[in-house]
Amino acid sequence: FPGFSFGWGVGGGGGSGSRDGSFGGSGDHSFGGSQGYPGLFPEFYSLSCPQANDIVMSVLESVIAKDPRMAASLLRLHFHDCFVQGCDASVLLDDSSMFVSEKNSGPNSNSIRGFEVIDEIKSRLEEACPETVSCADILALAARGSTVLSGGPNWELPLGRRDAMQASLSEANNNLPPPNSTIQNLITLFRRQGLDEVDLVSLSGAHSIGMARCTSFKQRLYNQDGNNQPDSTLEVTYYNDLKTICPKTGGDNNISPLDFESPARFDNTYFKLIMWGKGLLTSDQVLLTGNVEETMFLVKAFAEDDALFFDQFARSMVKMGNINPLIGYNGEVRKNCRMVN
Ligand code: HEM
Ligand SMILES: [Ca+2]
Repeated sequence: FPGFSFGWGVGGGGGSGSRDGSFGGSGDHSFGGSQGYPGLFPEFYSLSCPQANDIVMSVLESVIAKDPRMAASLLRLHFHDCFVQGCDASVLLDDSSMFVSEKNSGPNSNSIRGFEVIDEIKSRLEEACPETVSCADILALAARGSTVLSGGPNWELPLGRRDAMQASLSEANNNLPPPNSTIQNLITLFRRQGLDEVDLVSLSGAHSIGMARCTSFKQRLYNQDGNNQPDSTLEVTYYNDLKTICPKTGGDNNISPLDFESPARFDNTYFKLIMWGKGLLTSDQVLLTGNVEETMFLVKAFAEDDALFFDQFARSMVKMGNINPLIGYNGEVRKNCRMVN
């Protein structure tokens, strides 16, 4: 694979870097952290709350056994947190007199789920280790645990994020990619977060699990380019199936799997489906059809090699999890993830 190194995934994430200058900026240097992330490190709770991950996993196990889709919803929650103000649990805040919640933004409204599960994890952690484990770290732990419990990769997870004192509705509306994005649009939105094309394609592989509403892909079925025609890159039998789930009028909240072959199993089928013209969202299919050689190449590589996908997904998740964290004395550890202390 000339010109490609899948090792690039580690290091350098974080957009504008850490908000606490005391650790000396961003980049690939190792300051007391591991994997080149200043400030965050996997052992962060090993003295103050060694059982933190076990508590998260025990809640996830029972919740996901009852509702397998919840794994997908929790994975997405971490993404929607990190792309808005960084991984600071801003997405969990309810409306207050000080700010408007991110929950009613376009990408989140009627769509994002899992808040009750985070509440349950938080209350168990408050019993075991009061005022110790941040909501932002709970989101990162829940995203990793959900991936593992769905059959995906495991990874060493840097911890020590603190929680924001405010939310940003406007960033939620502007930074989270819409489902009908062009490839250029996706690349731009990921770059804004310090993520590259390799991260874009591997992280899109999260769509190996979970569901999307009809409203998120309807345009492809009936009027992709303003000429009342379907998206020509959509495979025809799949197109016909989708029309039964998503009629021309109504049914906007009907849901369809992002990976209909294995909607609850984290695997590389998502990429194989894209190869067959069966990506559900425009943003999925354009990774192959968007005429960007790098992303095209990566879709093929991940479709052919699940181990390569797993390895890169883990690296890119660590990188995404490092976007602009609050560390040191910045932010706080919330007692209730829905409100500032
Ligand atoms: C590349 C740009 C992306 C776009 C345009 C996008 C868009 C979407 C949309 C529109 C949905 C369905 C929402 C609905 O209809 O209710 C969705 C679901 C989902 N997304 Fe993404 N997404 C992107 C990247 C990511 C990333 C980076 C992750 C995580 C690492 C992720 C994880 C998920 C998951 C797991 C679901 C299913 C959630 C559930 O079933 O509750 N997505 N995404
Ligand atoms: Ca956030």
